[in-house]
Amino acid sequence: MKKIIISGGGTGGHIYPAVAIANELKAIDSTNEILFVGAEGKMEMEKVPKAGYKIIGLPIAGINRSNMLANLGLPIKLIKSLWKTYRVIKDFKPDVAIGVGGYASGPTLIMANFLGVPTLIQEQNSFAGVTNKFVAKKAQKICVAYPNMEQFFPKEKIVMTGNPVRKDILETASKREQAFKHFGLDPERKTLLVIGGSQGARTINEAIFAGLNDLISNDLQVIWQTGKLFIDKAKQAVESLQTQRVFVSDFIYEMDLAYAAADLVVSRAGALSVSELCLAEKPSILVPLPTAAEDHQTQNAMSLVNVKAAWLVKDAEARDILVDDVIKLADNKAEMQQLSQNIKTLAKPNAGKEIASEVLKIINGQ
Ligand SMILES: CC(=O)N[C@H]1[C@@H](OP(=O)(O)OP(=O)(O)OC[C@H]2O[C@@H](n3ccc(=O)[nH]c3=O)[C@H](O)[C@@H]2O)O[C@H](CO)[C@@H](O)[C@@H]1O
Repeated sequence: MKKIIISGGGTGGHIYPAVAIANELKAIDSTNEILFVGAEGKMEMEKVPKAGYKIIGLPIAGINRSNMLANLGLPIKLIKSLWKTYRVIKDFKPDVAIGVGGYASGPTLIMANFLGVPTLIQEQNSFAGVTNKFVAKKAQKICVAYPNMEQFFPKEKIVMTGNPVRKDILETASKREQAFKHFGLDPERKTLLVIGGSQGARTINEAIFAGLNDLISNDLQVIWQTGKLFIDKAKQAVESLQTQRVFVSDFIYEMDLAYAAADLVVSRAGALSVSELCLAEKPSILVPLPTAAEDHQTQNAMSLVNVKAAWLVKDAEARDILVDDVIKLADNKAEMQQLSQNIKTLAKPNAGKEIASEVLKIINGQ
């Protein structure tokens, strides 16, 4: 039995790789004990317990770049968080601490280093996050998903594993029937899945909102994930069309079923969404979030587009052309097959297992 802390979060793109690593460590030995450390009030405090793990919240927050005065309380929050992680590590006595990026992994990994607990970092993106860069110097291993990460991290610590994806998403092909039942949709009709990352995407939502009628009149049905801010408007649109052909939800917990039902996908280009689309082998139109740090979502998307494994629609053009492109792609069977074939070559189904094995090597002093 080993004891492992996994820390970080803030968005689904940090939380779900963390859950995938936890699941792998449990699959290797069900007596392994996993404790998550997140940030109070953040998404992980709700999603991690739903995935079956215990989580402790730190009173930490990020730097507010638009209102510097709001940062006055930060040093106190950091000190309180460090003190809390000190207590957590002393009580739980982990063999290793894993950081997946996001506010909470900073104090947790700093304290782990201070108390002599070895650490591993998992970086999801082609551009390293601030927290991960900071805690990388003392980490034993850094598991990455993109090439050329030596520009951010010490070369000798980097292991190229890909992003760990939850097990249920690794196998979707056999779940089609169950998926259509779950979403109340017609298994005979072409299905578009619209996902805006873990928080929903405004531009994608507005484009779908304006084009919903066109999609339906072109014989498509839609699974539409909106995020919390757009759900009421989306529900009203669906009601006013009086259609049974749209399933709408602010968040989808059963992403395996959503991928299983989908013939094609519209998505942001967050790192985990991209990794999952590769595994699910879905023809996709990506709309990268242009304000992501260093425009990393465009880089994520281009790694697919460059090998003809996905289409890209720029955020600024999405309101005008996204729905037309969806209809065009849905009508082009040969292109859908080609995209599906190309995207699957980029999948990394063993990432979770490889990261879990790196974790165990660290614990065993290898
Ligand atoms: C706005 C922002 O900062 N986005 C970043 C965030 O994206 P974001 O949190 O949107 O993350 P990703 O697109 O990488 O992953 C989303 C994750 O949430 C899951 N999911 C999503 C919607 C849903 O209804 N249900 C569900 O379970 C997906 O299956 C996936 O596992 O983290 C990513 C990984 O660090 C980055 O690449 C993104 O740039």
